Formats: sequence, C-alpha cells, structure tokens
Amino acid sequence: MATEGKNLSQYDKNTIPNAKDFRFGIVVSEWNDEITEGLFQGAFDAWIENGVQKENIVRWNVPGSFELIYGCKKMQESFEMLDAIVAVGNVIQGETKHFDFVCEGVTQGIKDLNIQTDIPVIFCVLTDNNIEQSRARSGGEHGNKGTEAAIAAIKMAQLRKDAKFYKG
Ligand SMILES: Nc1c(NC[C@H](O)[C@H](O)[C@H](O)CO)[nH]c(=O)[nH]c1=O
Ligand SMILES: CC(=O)[C@@H](O)COP(=O)(O)O
Repeated sequence: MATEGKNLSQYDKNTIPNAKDFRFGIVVSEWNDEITEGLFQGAFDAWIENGVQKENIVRWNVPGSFELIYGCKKMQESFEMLDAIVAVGNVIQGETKHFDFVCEGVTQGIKDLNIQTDIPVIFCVLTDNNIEQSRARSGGEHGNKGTEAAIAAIKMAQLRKDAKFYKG
C-alpha cells in the first residue's frame, strides 16, 4: 500500500514498547527546512507522547540530506548511550539528475550505518516529486513521516535491547 492509502501518523499505542528510559538522537537536514522542521516536530511529539524524557533527546543539524550520513555516524561515536537515531531529510526533484544521486547516496549511506554500527539509524527522508507531496507527508493529509520514524525508533531500540539480553 502506498502512502496514498494510509496515514503516517497513525499507530496502535498498544504495540509500542515502554520508551521512558530510551535515549534518542535525531539529525535534521537544513535543506527544505519548512518540511524537515515539520518532520522533526512529528518525531519529537511522538516520543513525548510515548514517555520519552525531553532530556533524553539529542538533536544535531546538518546542511543537507547527503550530510545525514556523516552526522549520524559522528552522533553514534559521540553518544554511545543512544538507543536509536532518526535521520530527517527532504529531497525534492529539481531540473537535473542530482535528486537521483542525493537520494541514492543517503539511502545507501544510512543502510551502511545500520550494517556497520550497533545503534539503529531510522530513515526519515522524504524523496518527493514536489513540495506538495512533501507537505502532505510532514503533517498534512497523509500524516507525518516523522511520527512514523519516531515509533520505528522506539521499536528498534527495544529490539536492540532484547537482542543484548538474549546474547547475554
Ligand atoms: N537538493 C537537495 C539537497 N541538496 C544538497 C545535498 O544534500 C548536499 O547538502 C550537497 O550536495 C552538499 O554535499 N539536499 C536536500 O536535503 N534536499 C534537496 O532537495
Ligand atoms: C535534489 C537536488 O539537489 C535538487 O533539488 C537540485 O535541483 P536541480 O536538480 O534543479 O539543480
């Protein structure tokens, strides 16, 4: 089902692990900040609604989505106690193929971080044809992908915690 048929902000609170002791990082791209600030707010609000303490949320900004890779990597190195990190960006198609390379680069880079490092990095990057699609997915008619990403971060933090328990 595409986003068209669902609301990104809707989730079943009964399926969300207790998040009161989790610590989260969030790296926010400054490109298209009208959109990325909306995504950040969606994530922040979802964390607070699910019991995360404000002092357990660390935010860094980077210039553009391509820098999310390095920003998340350095945040992992700087804050080893984090339980998950959300990477927030918005890439909008322009006149050239640059969109393709930025989207592919940030996608592969964040994928690599999830393979090569221990702290989960959640992909909260909108890759849209136009600003209208971005607005619809950052608090508009299709909900907020930041909310979806924050919930994913809670679930992955719990999965990581459980894995450590079972590993002993
Ligand atoms: N066009 C968009 C960009 N481009 C900038 C790159 O992300 C990067 O900052 C630059 O190439 C320098 O390395 N970034 C976005 O996040 N969104 C765009 O639409
Ligand atoms: C994703 C981009 O970098 C893009 O918005 C830049 O626009 P253009 O392709 O017109 O240079």
